[in-house]
Amino acid sequence: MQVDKTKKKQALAAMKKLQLKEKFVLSVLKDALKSHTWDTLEADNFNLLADLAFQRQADQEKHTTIDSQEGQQLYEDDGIDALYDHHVDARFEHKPMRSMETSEKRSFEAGTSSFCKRPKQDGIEIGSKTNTVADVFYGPASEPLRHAKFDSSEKLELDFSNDAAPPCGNLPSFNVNNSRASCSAIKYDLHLQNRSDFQVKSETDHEQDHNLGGTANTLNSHKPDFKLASSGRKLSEGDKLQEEALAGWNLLRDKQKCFSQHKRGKPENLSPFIENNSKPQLCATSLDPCLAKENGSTSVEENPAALNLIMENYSSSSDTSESDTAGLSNTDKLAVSKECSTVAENKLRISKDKEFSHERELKQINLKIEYQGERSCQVFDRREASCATESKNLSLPSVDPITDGVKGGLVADGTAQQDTLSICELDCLNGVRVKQDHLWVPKKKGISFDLDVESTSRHNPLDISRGEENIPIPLAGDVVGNLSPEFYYTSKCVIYQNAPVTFSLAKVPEDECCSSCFGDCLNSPIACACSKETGGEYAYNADGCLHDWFLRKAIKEKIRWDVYPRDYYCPSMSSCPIERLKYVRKIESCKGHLLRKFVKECWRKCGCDKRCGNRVVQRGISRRLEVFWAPHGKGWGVRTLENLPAGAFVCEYVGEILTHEELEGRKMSKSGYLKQPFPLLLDADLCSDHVLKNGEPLCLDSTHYGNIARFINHRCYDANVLDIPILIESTDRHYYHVAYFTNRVVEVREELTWDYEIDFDDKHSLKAFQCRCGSRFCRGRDYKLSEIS
Ligand SMILES: C[S@@+](CC[C@H](N)C(=O)[O-])C[C@H]1O[C@@H](n2cnc3c(N)ncnc32)[C@H](O)[C@@H]1O
Repeated sequence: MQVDKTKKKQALAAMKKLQLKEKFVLSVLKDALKSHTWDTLEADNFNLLADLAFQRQADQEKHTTIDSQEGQQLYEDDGIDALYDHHVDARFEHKPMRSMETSEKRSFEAGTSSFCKRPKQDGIEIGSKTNTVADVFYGPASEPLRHAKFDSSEKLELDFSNDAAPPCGNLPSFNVNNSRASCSAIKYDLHLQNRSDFQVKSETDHEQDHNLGGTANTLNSHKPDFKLASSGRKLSEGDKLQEEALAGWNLLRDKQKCFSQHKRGKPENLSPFIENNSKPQLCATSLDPCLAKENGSTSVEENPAALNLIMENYSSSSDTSESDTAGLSNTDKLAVSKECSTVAENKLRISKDKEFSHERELKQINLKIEYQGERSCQVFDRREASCATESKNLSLPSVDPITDGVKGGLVADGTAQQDTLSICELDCLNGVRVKQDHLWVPKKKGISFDLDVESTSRHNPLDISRGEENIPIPLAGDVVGNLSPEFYYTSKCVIYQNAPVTFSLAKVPEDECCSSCFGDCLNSPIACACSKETGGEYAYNADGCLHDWFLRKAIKEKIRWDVYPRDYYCPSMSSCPIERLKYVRKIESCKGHLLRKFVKECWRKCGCDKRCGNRVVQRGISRRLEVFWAPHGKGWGVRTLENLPAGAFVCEYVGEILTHEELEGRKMSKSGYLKQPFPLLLDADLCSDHVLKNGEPLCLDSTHYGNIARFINHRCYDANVLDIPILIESTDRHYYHVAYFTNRVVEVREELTWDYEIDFDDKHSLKAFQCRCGSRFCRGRDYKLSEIS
C-alpha cells in the first residue's frame, strides 16, 4: 500500500517520541500495512502501530536473548514464572543485608538505570499484554533491592552537610534554634579496649584520644562512614543467587527501552498512602515487651553516639558510675551500656540479656533508672517494673484492654494512682506520672535533645503519639529538631466536616459478621462469615501477619497494576475524581484504578474476643517504630526498631476524612498545599460495580491530623510496605481503613517506604517532589547523585 508521505512523517514523529528508531518503525509499518488499514494504524495517536512496534521489539529481544545462555531461562515462560516466584519468595526470607557498593550503587550513582513503567501518553499504551518483559522486570527487579537498605546513615558515601540543616525543609515551623551545630558539642569518641572502665572523651580531647584505640564514631560528623559492616564479606549462597537474579535482571533491563519521561502516562493516583485508623487497643505483645519478640537491640557499633551519651552521663555522675557499676566486669558494663544505649536511642527498651544474673539484672535496671532519672525520660517495661518492684517497691499497673488504658499505675514512691493513665505516660515516665502540659522537658542539656523544646515544641520526642498508640512512637534520638507544630497526632481518622461516614450496628448485615463466634475465630474449625471477603479463608495468620497467599496475591495485583494500569476499568472515565484533581483545564479520561482485595476484620457485632486473630488493624500498632530524619533530603521518615516478617502489620494511614469537594477546596485554598503530605483517595473500590455515595471517593489528608503513616516516605516500585484496604466497622466501601503491611522481611532500623504511585513525569499532576528514594527503578530521578546531598 502506498503511504501518504505526510502520514508517514506523522507516524515516524509519533514513534520517535517513543524512542523508536526510524528504520525500525518503517519496517514495522511496512508489515503492518499488509494486514491493517492506515486508519486503524493511525487511530488514537498511532496506538496500534506503537503496540506492533513494541511487540516486534520484544520478539526480537526475546530471540536475541534466547541465544544468550545467560538470559535464556528468563524469557521462557516458566523461566519468567520461576523468576517471579523467586522474587516473591525472596520477600519471605530473611537474609542479611547486602552492601550497596555493588552494581546497585553504581547504577544509582550513574543515574542511568532508571527503568520506566510501561509508557503511555495521550492514550497510547505501549507494549502489550503478551510482552512479559515487564513481568520479568518486576520479578527480579525488587529482588536485589530486598537488602538495599537505603535508610539511615549506612549506605552511600555522601556528604550530608546540606542535609545537616535542621529538619525544617518541609516543616513550616521547625525550631531552627536547634541546628546540628549544637550536637557537635557531644561528639565523643568511645574507647573500650583495655580500659578498666569506660571513658568518654570529647572530640576536642585529642591528646588522650591518641592513647586509646577504640572506635570513633561521631554523632554528627559531616561525612559519616556509611559503609556497611557486612561489606567485603564473602558472598553466601543466598547472595550468589541474588547476584544471579540481579545479573539476569540487568540483562533484561538493558534490553528494555526506557522511554522518554514525558511518555509515561500512568494516571496520577493521588492515593499515596494507604493507612488506616485503628482504635488503640492494648495487646499483650505491645504491653509486655518481654513477651514480644526481642530483636530491636542495637549494638554499640550501630549506635555509638547513644552509648557515648550514656557513658558520658556515667562518667560525669559520680554517684552512678562508681557505685552502680561497681562489681560489674567490663563485659557486663558493655552489655549494660548497650542496653542503656538502646534506651537512650529508642527511649523504649527492655533488658534482655540472658547472661545477666538476677542480681546483675537489678544492677542493670538500677543503672537505667539512674540514667533515666537524670533526664526525666524513662522507659517502662513489665520486666523492668517487676524488677523494680524489688528494688523500689513499685508494682505493675494492671491493664484493662477494654478501656485502652492502664489503671492503677504507681508513682515513683509506690503510691497508687487510681485514675487511668495512658500507656504513653507510663512508658515515658516509668510509672511516674509527671505532667508538664504534655511537654517533655530534658533536664540536662547537651544530650540528644538539646533543644528548645521546652518552649516551642508540642511534640514529645519520646512519644509523638501523645499516648494515642499502644506503644510510644519516638522521634529518633539522634535528630536535632522537632515536628511541625501544625501537626497533631491522632490514631484514628477524624471527619473534617461533611464526609458521610457513620457506623452503626444496624448497617452491618447479619451475614457479614459472626455474632455466634466465641474466642478466636482463627481457632474455629469453620471459617466465620467475616472471612467471606477473602474467599472463606482468613487473611491473617496466628502471628497477626498476612498469610503468604494473600500477600502474594496483593503483590501480584499491584505489579500488574504498575505495568498495565489501563487494564483497570474506571466507571467514571472522563469525570474520574482522580483526573479532576490534576491541575488541568481539560480532564483526560481515567486510565483505571486498581480494584483492590479487601480484608474484613471481625468487629463489635461479632461474638469473638477482642483478641481474635481476625482483628489486627483495629488493635493498632504493635511493632516498635520510630520517626527519624531520613537520609537524602527526604525529610522525616519512619523506620522499624525491630525485624519485621513479611506480611507484618505496620500501621494504618490516618488522617482527616474529606469529601472530594473539601479536598478540592483545600487544593485551591493555598498554592502547594498538597505538596506534603499527599492526600490518600479511598478508591480501592472505585472500579467495582458498587455505586459510591455521591459518586466520589472520600479522601484522607494527614497534613494536620494524622498518625505515624504520614511520615512514611515514598520509594518507587520496590518499597517495603504495601497498602491493604480493611473493612472493620462497615462493609460499605465508601469509607474503609487503609493499612500498611510489610511486603517482605524488613530488618531492624530499615526505613519503611511506600510507593505513592506518583507519576513524576505527569506535568498535570500535583507537582510532587524531586524523588530521592534511591531505588534503581526510580521514576523521578532526573538528578545526579551529587545533587542529593
Ligand atoms: C507524606 S510526607 C512524608 C514525610 C515527610 N518526609 C516529612 O518530613 O514530613 C511526603 C513528603 O515527604 C517527602 N518525600 C517523601 N518521599 C520522598 C522521596 N522519595 N524523595 C524526596 N522526598 C520525599 C516529600 O517532601 C513529600 O512531599
